Amino acid sequence: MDFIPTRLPDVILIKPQVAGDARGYFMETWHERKFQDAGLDVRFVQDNHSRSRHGILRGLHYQIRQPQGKLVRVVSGAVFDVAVDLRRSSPSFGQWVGVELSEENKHMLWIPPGFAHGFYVSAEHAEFVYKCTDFWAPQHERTIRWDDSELDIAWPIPTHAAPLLSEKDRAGVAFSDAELFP
Ligand SMILES: Cc1cn([C@H]2C[C@H](O)[C@@H](COP(=O)(O)OP(=O)(O)O[C@H]3O[C@@H](C)C(=O)[C@@H](O)[C@H]3O)O2)c(=O)[nH]c1=O
Repeated sequence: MDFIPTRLPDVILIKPQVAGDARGYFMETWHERKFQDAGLDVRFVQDNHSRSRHGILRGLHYQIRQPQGKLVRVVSGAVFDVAVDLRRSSPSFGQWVGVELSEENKHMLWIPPGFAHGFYVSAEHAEFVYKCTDFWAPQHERTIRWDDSELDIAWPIPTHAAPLLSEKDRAGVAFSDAELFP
């Protein structure tokens, strides 16, 4: 496994070693000791799996209490995955990073607690799988608008094509009005 810091250094791109053979392939997707050796001493308590059609955008989500660190990947299709640093004390506060996660590249992204997370389905569909360091706590869930002008995220969405959102995500708040972390 290669652990590669992104332009937000606490957000880590992980490239697994894929062992291909005549049967197909094998790869490790979580290995506690290898993550610890890379400085990521994390404990996961919940796994999630969602499927979305092309053009769906989920996010930007976070929990203001019980914040979740997330290890995310795509097992079918492709997404543009985005993390936003919501920690006021961080040098990268208010900045975002986006990476392509796909069935083909098999990349994973580590998004620490204190970040908002979202993704846009760029392929015909996406099956999105992730591990979380804390439990879902609906009362603490918050959503920031995906198209917040201050964040200015460069989503790879064709001009004039509005992404498909949940009702909750359509009601997302501006970054400037959002509850943030110290
Ligand atoms: C997040 C979550 C949702 N649910 C339920 C609530 C609802 O009925 C249904 C769909 O919930 P949502 O609309 O919130 O699902 P979704 O929009 O996919 O929410 C997810 O988005 C991505 C970007 C994240 O980062 C995740 O942490 C999570 O917030 O699933 C759970 O049972 N457990 C969970 O952990």
